[in-house]
Amino acid sequence: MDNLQLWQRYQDWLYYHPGLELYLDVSRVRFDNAFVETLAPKFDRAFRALEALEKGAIANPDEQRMVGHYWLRAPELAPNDQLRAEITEPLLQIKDFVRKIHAGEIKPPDREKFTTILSVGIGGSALGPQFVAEALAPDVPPMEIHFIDNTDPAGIDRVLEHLDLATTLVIITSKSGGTPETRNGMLEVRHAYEKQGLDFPKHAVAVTMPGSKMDEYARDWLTRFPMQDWVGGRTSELSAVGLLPASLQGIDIDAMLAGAREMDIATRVHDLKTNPSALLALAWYYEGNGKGEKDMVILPYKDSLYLFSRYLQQLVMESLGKEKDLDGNTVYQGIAVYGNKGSTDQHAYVQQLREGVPNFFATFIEVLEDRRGESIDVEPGATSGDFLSGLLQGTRQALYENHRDSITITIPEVTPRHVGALIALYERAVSIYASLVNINAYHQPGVEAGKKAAASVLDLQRQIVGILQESGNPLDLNALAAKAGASDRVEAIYKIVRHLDANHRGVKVEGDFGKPDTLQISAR
Ligand SMILES: O=P(O)(O)OC[C@H]1O[C@](O)(CO)[C@@H](O)[C@@H]1O
Repeated sequence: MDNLQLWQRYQDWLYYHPGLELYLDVSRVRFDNAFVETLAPKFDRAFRALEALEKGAIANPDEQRMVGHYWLRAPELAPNDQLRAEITEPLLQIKDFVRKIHAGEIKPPDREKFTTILSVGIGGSALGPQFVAEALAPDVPPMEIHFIDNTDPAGIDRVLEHLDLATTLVIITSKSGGTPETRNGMLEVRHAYEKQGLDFPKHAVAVTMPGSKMDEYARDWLTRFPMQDWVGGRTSELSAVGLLPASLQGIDIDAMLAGAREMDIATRVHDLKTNPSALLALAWYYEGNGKGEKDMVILPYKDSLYLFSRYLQQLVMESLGKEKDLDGNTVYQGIAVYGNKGSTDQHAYVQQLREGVPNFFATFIEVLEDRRGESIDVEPGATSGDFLSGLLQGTRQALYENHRDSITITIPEVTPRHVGALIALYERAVSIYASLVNINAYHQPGVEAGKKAAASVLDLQRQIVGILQESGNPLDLNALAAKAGASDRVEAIYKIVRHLDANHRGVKVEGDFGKPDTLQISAR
């Protein structure tokens, strides 16, 4: 196609949301009308499935759960009064709590006010709050936020080092209330408080499902915010998980909810061409041949949106990365997502995108407003923002010319309303795409395998330490494995003792480390 034909295609396929002033351009994805027609029955089925989901169908059959994240911004659509109350009451609780924290009515024992937030959580209990903090926190927020999102001791220390714990409010977020990384983070933070003689429960709040282990554990904390059973971690940004920290940072959560609500209305439309999430799902399906054959590269040309790709990574990959379809067939579905920000990535990996393996499609996120206030000319007639805009257009064109497709989403500015809308746009696109390829987007059975394997390594570690403590003599790896009744797990035992030795944990490993067979292991 020449430039004028492309311009016509742009206009033919342009989606524009007048309220949000949001554009979605799929013109640089090379599907044709015949392809779109072949997918029409699948889209009809997807639209009907989503309607049923919003009415309260068990859309997550494995877990026998309803899927209600769309109700969070339209409680009137929830199927009954109890579910509606599960949305409206926590929202009121959050607003009341935040007002009291900001006013110093709820305060730490020995200080006037809480000034800082420490959020402990992982996956869906961290990525949304991190993305939103980066995108929307005011330059001078009422409270600054920090995150612990791993069980890495050095990472935890690095975060704690910078905090005045006496004025820090700790939010522990875990839907299940049983995620080990979050539990560990909480225990580490609690220990740090105790070391300073501070009363941890008077600094802590929990966001978790009522009745979870965490819910029980946090009984004597400042308060607990409920997470709904029918909201998955990766779609929980607009529940207490995201709204509590956002509101504490002075971000307008009503505007976030309003933006998502507006987008939900647009993405409920049963018409492919006028439903932006359906257009996204169409583009994903076309690019990956309905099998995820191409990766999704997310390139926001705005620094404040750079965590959007990390957020989407979980939303898309945990939802779509599935071995089985809904009929039990082995399908190995998924779409790999990565990205950072433009034009920074132009000086990192765009070389490969332009000329290397053509195994991806790009999504440009464009923000029309460069900055609040005036810009200087960095060259005659050109500002830094003009460069950013030019680089986006240029990269899009250069990729297309080399048969690399792209989608472009344009928003006027990065506001709470637009961030809410972007979240809702992708949540629905994931729902629609999952339906097109007939998978359950709302469970994550694959994550369990790694968790179980980790638990079994820790059991083995306890056993090995016991054997070493009892044995008077050093043992080699095979003897140690035989004593543990785990002769087929020598490699796991080798890694356990090497780690314990490196951390001076009562185990000594001696010998030639390049030849594991020579190693002698003893209790220190
Ligand atoms: O909020 P939780 O229950 O601690 O879970 C954290 C994350 O762990 C997962 O369950 C994966 O293990 C994600 O789906 C979830 O967002």
